Amino acid sequence: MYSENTNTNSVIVSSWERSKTLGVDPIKIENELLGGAELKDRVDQLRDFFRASHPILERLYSQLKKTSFMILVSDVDGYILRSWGEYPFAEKAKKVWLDAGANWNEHIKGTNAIGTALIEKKPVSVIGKQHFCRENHFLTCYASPLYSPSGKLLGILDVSGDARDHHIHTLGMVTAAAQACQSQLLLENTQHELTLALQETEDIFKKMTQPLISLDESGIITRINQAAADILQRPLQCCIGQPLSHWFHCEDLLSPNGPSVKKITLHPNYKGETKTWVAQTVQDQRRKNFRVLLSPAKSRNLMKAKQIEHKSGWVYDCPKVKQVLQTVTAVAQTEASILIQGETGSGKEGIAQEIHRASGREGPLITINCAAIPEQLIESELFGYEKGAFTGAGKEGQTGKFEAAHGGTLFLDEIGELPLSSQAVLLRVLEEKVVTKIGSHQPKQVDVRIVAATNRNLVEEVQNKRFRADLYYRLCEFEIKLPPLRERSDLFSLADFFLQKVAQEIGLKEITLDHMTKKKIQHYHWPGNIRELRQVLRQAAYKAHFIRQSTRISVEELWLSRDHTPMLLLRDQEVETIIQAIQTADGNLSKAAQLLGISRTTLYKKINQYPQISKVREQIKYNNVSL
Ligand SMILES: Nc1ncnc2c1ncn2[C@@H]1O[C@H](COP(=O)(O)OP(=O)(O)OP(=O)(O)O)[C@@H](O)[C@H]1O
Repeated sequence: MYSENTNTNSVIVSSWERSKTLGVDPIKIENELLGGAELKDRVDQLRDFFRASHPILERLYSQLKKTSFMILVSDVDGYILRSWGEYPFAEKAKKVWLDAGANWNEHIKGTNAIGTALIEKKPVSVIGKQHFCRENHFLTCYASPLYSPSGKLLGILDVSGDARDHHIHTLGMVTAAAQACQSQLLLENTQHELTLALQETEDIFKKMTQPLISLDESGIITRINQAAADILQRPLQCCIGQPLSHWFHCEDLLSPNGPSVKKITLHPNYKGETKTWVAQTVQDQRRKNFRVLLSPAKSRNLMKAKQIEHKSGWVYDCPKVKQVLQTVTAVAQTEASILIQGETGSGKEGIAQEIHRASGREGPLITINCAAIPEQLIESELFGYEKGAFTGAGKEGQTGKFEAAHGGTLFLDEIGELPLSSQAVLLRVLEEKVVTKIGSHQPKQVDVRIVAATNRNLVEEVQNKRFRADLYYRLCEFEIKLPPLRERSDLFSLADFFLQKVAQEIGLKEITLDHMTKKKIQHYHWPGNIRELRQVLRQAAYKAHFIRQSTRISVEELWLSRDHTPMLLLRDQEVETIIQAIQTADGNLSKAAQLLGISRTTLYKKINQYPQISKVREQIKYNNVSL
């Protein structure tokens, strides 16, 4: 805020010098006055300002009404456009042309608050004899510049009164009022722009071919475009005000803590078909309004599967595994030997391939399955042999795995199965990094990166003296723990991926899982991990296609080990069966109870017990009424 001190004498002194230079006569002023039309034009140019500042100027005037002060607004050229004042001071002021239409620029009136503030572009007070012209010495004037929201000087807000009533705080009050006028003008402009922007958004919203729905926090549709209304199969206006849950299971979608991208499923349309859409939600900062973008799930799923398929053809769409891969990429650049621990079928070999790829080593990745090498052959396997080195040796001799992996990576799979005697042989070569073929006397230096994998707990194996501690430490310079499938979040990404592969094999566009099958897959423990998932889905897809001629796998086709199927499926099964019966009976509960072989009362009890069932029933009722 401006303080009185800022209006130093130097402002007045320079103004006086300007006034003299401009040739202003202090005794006889040549006033410049505007005619009615010209004045009206200038007032029109500040129309927005006067409209916005009207309440502020009114308030200011109500404070000054009973005093000997008046309010004036000039434009940027110094013409007074409006004045508010009362008899007797207003009459006195008129005599010196302190009134609408007169020009108070310095070149006309010499030093005065309006003219000087226009030059100085800051608040100015001119008191009594500080005025350059003698006839104005009875005045005390306080002026503050007015700026547009873009920073353009619009004019001056001035408060003038009798010099005897000069008060040190008046300039501060005028400055504050001028700032309030500017803020109000900015606010009005912003509101105007916002309205335009909203209108523009509305037009774009309507014309967008991408289905778009806006929801309030309780899931009620507040806006919808034509593309989305087409999906909901209702006229656009009929969708507004309806809960989106009429069409979609969308509880998760509206959860404020849920992820921003959600897959939502259209309620079954009672012809046995379920339409799936991917919904991308955008929430406002207060998480109260949601905008939902819909796209067909099928194409998006394919896209997603492609995105998550790693270069090597492995699927990783789980934060835990991504973390492992990030670590792998960093460690792969070093020389450290890596031990991958994970349950059987959890994808250890894939990780070994990733390590090799990320290491940038130019040599090959050679795999040894340690469980498959008989104790007696370990040396020939690792070091190779010269021709005729021993009875049974091949005629051509053989290159050992270490030599073959020179410049690359040696992957020792199932290292936990390696017999103790073989462990000693392996340790030696790892320490010396030199191999000598059996039957040869020429040692060869090898440059090999070691990656080992096991599904055993090697620490326990060491404690139980089944694995050499020194070999363990040599192999485990860095340890990677791969999560089992049941702890991964990409179960369905993997399932989609395997199903796509089988579909391609069989020559189908797609193979999908029905609702119950998905539930069963989700609750199963997957002791055989990804390998088991792939096998189970392949078998099920074959059965669905070749026995039932269906592209949708049903729960009967899914053969899982009973020991690992949890009991909680029983409840799901009951819900699913009741829903199916209600759907088949098209919402007629007597018919549904008959189909289920239970009484209507029992069915009602079940409906009250399980909210999922009542929701489906509501949906059927709604559809039957509105179709
Ligand atoms: N991320 C993945 N993406 C796609 N397929 C995978 C993935 N991980 C594993 N698989 C599949 O699962 C099978 C088992 O994986 P892998 O052989 O790497 O497991 P493992 O942990 O080495 O098993 P084991 O301990 O029995 O040697 C592979 O043949 C592969 O087809």
